[in-house]
Amino acid sequence: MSAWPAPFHAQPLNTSIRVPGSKSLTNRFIVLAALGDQPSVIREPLVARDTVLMVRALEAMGTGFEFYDNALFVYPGPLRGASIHAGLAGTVMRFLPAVATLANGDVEIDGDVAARVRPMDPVVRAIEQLDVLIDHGTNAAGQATLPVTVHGTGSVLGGRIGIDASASSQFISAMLLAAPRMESGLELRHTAGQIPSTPHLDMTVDVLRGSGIEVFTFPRDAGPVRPGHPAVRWLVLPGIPDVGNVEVEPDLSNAGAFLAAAMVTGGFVEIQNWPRITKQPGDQLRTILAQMGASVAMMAGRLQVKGPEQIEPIDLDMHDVGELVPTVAAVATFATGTSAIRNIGQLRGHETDRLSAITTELERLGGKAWVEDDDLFIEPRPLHGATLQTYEDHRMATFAAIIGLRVEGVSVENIATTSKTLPQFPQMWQDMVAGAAVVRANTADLPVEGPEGTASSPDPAPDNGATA
Ligand SMILES: O=C(O)C1=C[C@@H](OP(=O)(O)O)[C@@H](O)[C@H](O)C1
Ligand SMILES: C=C(OP(=O)(O)O)C(=O)O
Repeated sequence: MSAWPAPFHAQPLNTSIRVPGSKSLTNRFIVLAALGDQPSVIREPLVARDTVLMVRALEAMGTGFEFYDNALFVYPGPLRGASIHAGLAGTVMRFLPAVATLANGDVEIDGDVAARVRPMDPVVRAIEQLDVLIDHGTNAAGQATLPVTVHGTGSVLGGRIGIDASASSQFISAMLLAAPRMESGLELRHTAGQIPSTPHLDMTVDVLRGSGIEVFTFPRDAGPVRPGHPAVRWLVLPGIPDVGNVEVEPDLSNAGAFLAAAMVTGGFVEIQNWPRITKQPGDQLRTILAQMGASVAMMAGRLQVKGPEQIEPIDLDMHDVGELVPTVAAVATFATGTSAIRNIGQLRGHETDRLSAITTELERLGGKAWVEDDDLFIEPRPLHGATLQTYEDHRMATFAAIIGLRVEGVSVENIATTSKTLPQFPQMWQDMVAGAAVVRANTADLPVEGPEGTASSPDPAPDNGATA
């Protein structure tokens, strides 16, 4: 497959974008809907590799699915043994072994070659603590990896377990999502280190509570897990989740690449349907991009970002929002000074070792980036074109596309890897750039004026994203 020529557009872009649903929310709703005892409807779900794999896996395990009118109808059934493929999806490879403890039969789970090096050990050890038999691969360090086979007997007692979730919050989310169907629920303790991506844990707790499940978080008894004050213990009472009829928020991390386009071109990008309140880590882009010099406004449910004339370097701890690092790193490449993105060691266990991938690819462009312990430093330099590698990582593909807007001659090897969470990405990106000469952000249906310097137009905003 030949490399994708990233569109070059150093002039200010001006566009309005609608992004499809959140991967993290879609896959949580699907899991809980499958663990219910009555049908649910998940509206505006993400349809992408990670969520399709989740559907196929649970279908093989006995859940019924129907996709109609941009809604996923879920019909729970008794869970049975199956052989399932997790691709490279962290949510599938971590959540489903926990769900498989509730199945009656052997559930074999494997994934892409790259998935076999992603951390799995804490989920395997948690399942062993529940007295459920599980076979697994083992790496050179003696840690459990994919493939795994969970020997479910149809019921799990539950009780108390401990997990070291310092490599991924998904280990905790996995056990919490399966917990309500354990006979005595689950009390889960985090045992060591700092948990990354705590907004995703908040999201798990929210989705459970929204499905009628009682969850208590400690040290605080209830309420959100606050950055810097994360819960270290959770208690999930037994119950039958009822997802009901829910709508999935747009994926704000995927929106990040488009907001980055405003940053690196000094343009104006708005994202439609930005949720007013959300647990998605992508919401933190509002403050991060403002720190880098953007003008950021919420206007009638649309997030509007006007890129600055000069991008400010940042010094930021992104442990809680690691998913945003490739996007922020791409923007930092064009800052007026060296940026430090700190405390992001967990990125070594993402789709690829993202610390290594970002430094390698920036060097390929003539840039300079380096890692000290768990901190990433980016020193802006004049860059030249190159074919960037993506390592099967959707966010490395979008990282390359963002840089390609400002650097002529960037090509992206395997742009199709964006199908993990946004199959429409290449088309959306091309449309955004092709329409850039047309001023269309301040459209007739936008009730207020946009930021200074953007003219208005009577044309309706284009729908660059998924179907409405
Ligand atoms: O639970 C989730 O939906 C996710 C949790 C985070 O994982 P880590 O805690 O491994 O960073 C995040 O990076 C990932 O994209 C999605
Ligand atoms: C880390 C990510 O994905 P996963 O859910 O596969 O861990 C990501 O999407 O940035």
